[in-house]
Amino acid sequence: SPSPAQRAEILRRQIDEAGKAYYDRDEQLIPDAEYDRLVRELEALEQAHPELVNADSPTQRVGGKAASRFAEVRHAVPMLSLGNAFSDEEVQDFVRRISERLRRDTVRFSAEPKLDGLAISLRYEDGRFVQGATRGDGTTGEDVSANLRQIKVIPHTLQGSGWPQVLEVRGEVYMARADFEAYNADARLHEGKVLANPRNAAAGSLRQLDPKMSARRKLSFYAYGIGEVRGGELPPTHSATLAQLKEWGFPVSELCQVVEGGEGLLAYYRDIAERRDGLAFDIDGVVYKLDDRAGQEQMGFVSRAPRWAIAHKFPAQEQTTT
Ligand SMILES: NC(=O)n1nc(-c2ccco2)nc1N
Repeated sequence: SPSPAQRAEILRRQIDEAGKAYYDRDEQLIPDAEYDRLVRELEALEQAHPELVNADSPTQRVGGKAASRFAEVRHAVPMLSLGNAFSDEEVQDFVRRISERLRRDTVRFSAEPKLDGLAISLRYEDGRFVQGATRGDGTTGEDVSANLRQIKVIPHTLQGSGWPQVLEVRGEVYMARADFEAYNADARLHEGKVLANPRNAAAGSLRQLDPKMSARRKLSFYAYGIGEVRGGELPPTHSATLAQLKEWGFPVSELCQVVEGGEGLLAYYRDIAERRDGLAFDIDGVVYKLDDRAGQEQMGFVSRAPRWAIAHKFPAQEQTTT
């Protein structure tokens, strides 16, 4: 059997070859889980035999070298947690509180699917992506910019024109079901780690310390809100803001819809509940947001959750074992 040095040399060559094919030619010579396994085997080998480590080992690559942890990012505008409604009555109460306080007979909402992924904040300055962070505790998150740059649907520069000097976009990073199934099928084949659900897969991928490893897991993103905005105006309603984000190049779910009153909300909830199993991604409910921003400001927040938005969750689903 080959000596540790020979084994390390074989591993290095395989990893470098697969890495080059992937980054230079966007060619996947070996599946993700296999690549991860090779890197982990080489790291273990180098740990056991430090004399084997040399500058050009893929585990030593600058940038690619696994950092120890992520830098912290303070959110200038806290990333909200949502209050929950579990019944139609609670939804009606939510609407009633708003129509009474705003003295409006009819209230319009932005109704949206509640993606079950990872909330993140993307910061753009002069139309260029400068930083991305996880939600963390809502006030302080982790800087995962390098990993977010690998997600193809997240724009590095904004399209169109008229964006504010500073624009923070909030949204959900998720792994589509098909990509999740493919990842697990491959993990089983190569004794990789089988993941429990797409949400864990997305979280695990985004928190990969090595951007090269994170890049190998197919993640996606939907924008659903705004954080800090400086040096520019956004439209007066949430729905118009989503439309504007779409023009600037952000993916926005086609399922987002403006509806009126409690009836509109509940009809939307039932419609999405029916379509849920056929969606390309996991959702765990829908989100209702008062559409006009002036009204949102009047309603304010209860502790950390807004009075102007709630999530309406679906009953827990027995998780199919993958
Ligand atoms: N997870 C998700 O899809 N979300 N989350 C919000 C949200 C969270 C706080 C304010 O808005 N909106 C949508 N569509």
